Amino acid sequence: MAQQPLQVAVLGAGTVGSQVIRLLSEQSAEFAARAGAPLEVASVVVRNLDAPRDTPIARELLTTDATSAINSADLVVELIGGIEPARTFVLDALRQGTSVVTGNKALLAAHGPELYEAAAASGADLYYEAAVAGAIPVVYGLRESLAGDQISQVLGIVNGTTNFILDAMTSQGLSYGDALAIAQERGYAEADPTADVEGLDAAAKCAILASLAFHTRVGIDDVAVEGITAITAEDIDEASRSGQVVKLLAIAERGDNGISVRVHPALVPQDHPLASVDGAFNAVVVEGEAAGRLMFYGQGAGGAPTASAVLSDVVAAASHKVHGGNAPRESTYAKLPVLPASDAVTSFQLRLRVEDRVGVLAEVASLIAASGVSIQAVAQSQPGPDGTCVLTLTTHPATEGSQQAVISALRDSDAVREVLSAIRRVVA
Ligand SMILES: NC(=O)c1ccc[n+]([C@@H]2O[C@H](COP(=O)([O-])OP(=O)(O)OC[C@H]3O[C@@H](n4cnc5c(N)ncnc54)[C@H](O)[C@@H]3O)[C@@H](O)[C@H]2O)c1
Ligand SMILES: N[C@@H](CCO)C(=O)O
Ligand code: NA
Repeated sequence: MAQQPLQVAVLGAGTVGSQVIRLLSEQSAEFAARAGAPLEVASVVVRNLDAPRDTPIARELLTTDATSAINSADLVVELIGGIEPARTFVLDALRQGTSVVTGNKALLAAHGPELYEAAAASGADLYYEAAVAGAIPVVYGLRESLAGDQISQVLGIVNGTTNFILDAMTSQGLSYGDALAIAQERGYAEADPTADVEGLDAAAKCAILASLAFHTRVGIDDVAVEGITAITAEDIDEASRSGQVVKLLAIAERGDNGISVRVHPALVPQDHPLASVDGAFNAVVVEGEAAGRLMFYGQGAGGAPTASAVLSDVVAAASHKVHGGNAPRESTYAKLPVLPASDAVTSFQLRLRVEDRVGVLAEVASLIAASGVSIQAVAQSQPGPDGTCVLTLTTHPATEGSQQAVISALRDSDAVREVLSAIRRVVA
């Protein structure tokens, strides 16, 4: 007997939701074959029935009544974003045993355990491939493909908007504001783009990646975050001059005493695999004890690429409804401590404006040594007409706490007129 169609409720018909609806309708035969049953969009929950949409949606599918849509669905796709009402809608579905596919990293990074517990209690699936690095199957990669390995580090460019901005400032000389406006127009940015530029979107993704990689609950509040708003065009030019590029990185590392999770801009050498990740592309490098280094690369934002990830989850959840089976449950057995930000091991490139006089270099060097940090390299510019020159120093890896002590001491020192920039760098 032919399988009854599965009724899909899509919550939110914005950049991603509208592409999910378009692809489900254009490729309905493929989806039916892959899932084992036809997938029917039964309702599309919107805020405003008359708002203009990227994709035409049959008027009779549109509703503002989320509760009825959820109660009558076999599968719920949440693409509203933000915490409330998304959290309530997702929990309502999961508590009824209805599987949920979401792209909402903010929700997962703030309330993941609660959602996982609701899914486990009712036997529903919770899928969220689109929440991290758009189209790139990195959630599947960590949760399933690498479930047999010990991960030591995850290093990624996981925010398309900031990568697009930094790249456009570097390669096209665009201003920060113009580059952000283009990223918003193209549908890369969050509804409130401060989440992108302040690093919070990347931090949510970092928390999700760290939880999966280290089998430990890691939430957004565990992530030390610094966005790209302090990065100047001069920082970008200086980086190019020294054979580097500035990238916003999400870093999750396992050390002897726990894990370090952080997001910050970093100087990446031009020959590093992450340096050539341009535009809204994302990439995640994973170090596995047995697998060695893996790199996941692809489109990290945008309606259609993100819809691809959502739909892969829809097929998996639908196939479980038809054939049985479940998504992986939350894995938190390792319970590793999350280290304070000051215990992370970092390395900096510092640019200092100093007076061009005898003994300045020695003063700066001894001040740095006093904080227990050692200098790896130093270069001095030609003195300017004002009698100052610029010292560019790189420090050897040391704890973030010691590096910050160095920066404070330099700011307070009479030998240093100004700390022009202090940017962390990727060492290996
Ligand atoms: N755009 C991307 O590139 C991308 C990539 C990966 C993940 N995501 C995630 O996918 C989700 C959706 O992102 P988007 O870019 O499509 O956002 P969007 O702002 O374009 O769309 C969200 C839609 O939800 C609607 N909405 C808000 N509150 C609602 C409510 N209470 N009921 C019904 N509809 C409501 C809004 O009107 C809007 O149309 C977010 O969680 C986002 O973080 C987006
Ligand atoms: N705003 C996000 C969308 C993808 O999650 C980004 O720019 O990467
Ligand atoms: Na993904």
